[in-house]
Amino acid sequence: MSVLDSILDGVRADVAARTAVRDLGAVKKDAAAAPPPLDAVAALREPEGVGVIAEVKRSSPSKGALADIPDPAELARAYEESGARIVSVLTEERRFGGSLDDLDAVRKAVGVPVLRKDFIVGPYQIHEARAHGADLVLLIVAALAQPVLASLLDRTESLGMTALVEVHTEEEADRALAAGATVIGVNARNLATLEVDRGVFGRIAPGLPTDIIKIAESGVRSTADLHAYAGAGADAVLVGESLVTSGNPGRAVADLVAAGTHPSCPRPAR
Ligand SMILES: O=C(O)c1ccccc1NCC(=O)[C@H](O)[C@H](O)COP(=O)(O)O
Repeated sequence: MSVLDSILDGVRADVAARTAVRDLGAVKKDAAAAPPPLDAVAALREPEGVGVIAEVKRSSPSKGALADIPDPAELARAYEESGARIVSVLTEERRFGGSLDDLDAVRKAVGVPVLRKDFIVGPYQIHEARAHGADLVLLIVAALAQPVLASLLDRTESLGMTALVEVHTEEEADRALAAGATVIGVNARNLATLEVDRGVFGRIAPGLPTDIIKIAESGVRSTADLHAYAGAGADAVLVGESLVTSGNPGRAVADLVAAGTHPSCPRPAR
């Protein structure tokens, strides 16, 4: 069984357990009562260079424990104050040590859009994300059959949120476009093997239509990596591990933001 498959098994069990406590109808009501979502597309289309999406990431299947993060709100505030356009919160519990409590804390702490980063398998988690104040959700093409992907994308947009649709191959990129994705993340990490190949973005992104917002996910360890992704057409980079392990996450975000807005940084083609 691949790493992704085993994560998905755990997620399905956890969603079933939460559904038994609070059913879909109740979560839909919670979502309807939440303050309206923020415009993540506008944040990503800001004219000043390549954006930074900064992630609250405690641990990962590839590296194990990364950082303690006793106060995710404080970390998220540091990200925002340093210029992150979006804060990503991993809410998967078993492998990443995240939670919906983390999402709640971050939502209360920042004014920028918030991404619920999880392994979405059905509509319950989308309404749940909205109920907890998320403005974006991640939809992983490799985890979803095509009709399910299209229907979850539709549901996300019908709730006023933005879907970040994640791909790792050209075939998945074609599926994302066919489903109607407008924001596509190319993940350098192969979720079946955990191998990171930063070259994947440069092989896929140039083939995407110019009006698609292109996010380079994973493997950003330095401003040079951000520049390389920018040169291949990234509108934004999504960064987790190198921030939370840096010793000064706010400074690490500020350095990336400065690199992404520096005149020498290649500009996304629009
Ligand atoms: O991070 C992992 O090991 C991982 C393993 C299996 C599925 C997903 C995984 N990560 C989720 C992500 O997409 C990253 O957290 C995100 O892109 C940031 O990557 P990084 O900057 O390399 O931490």
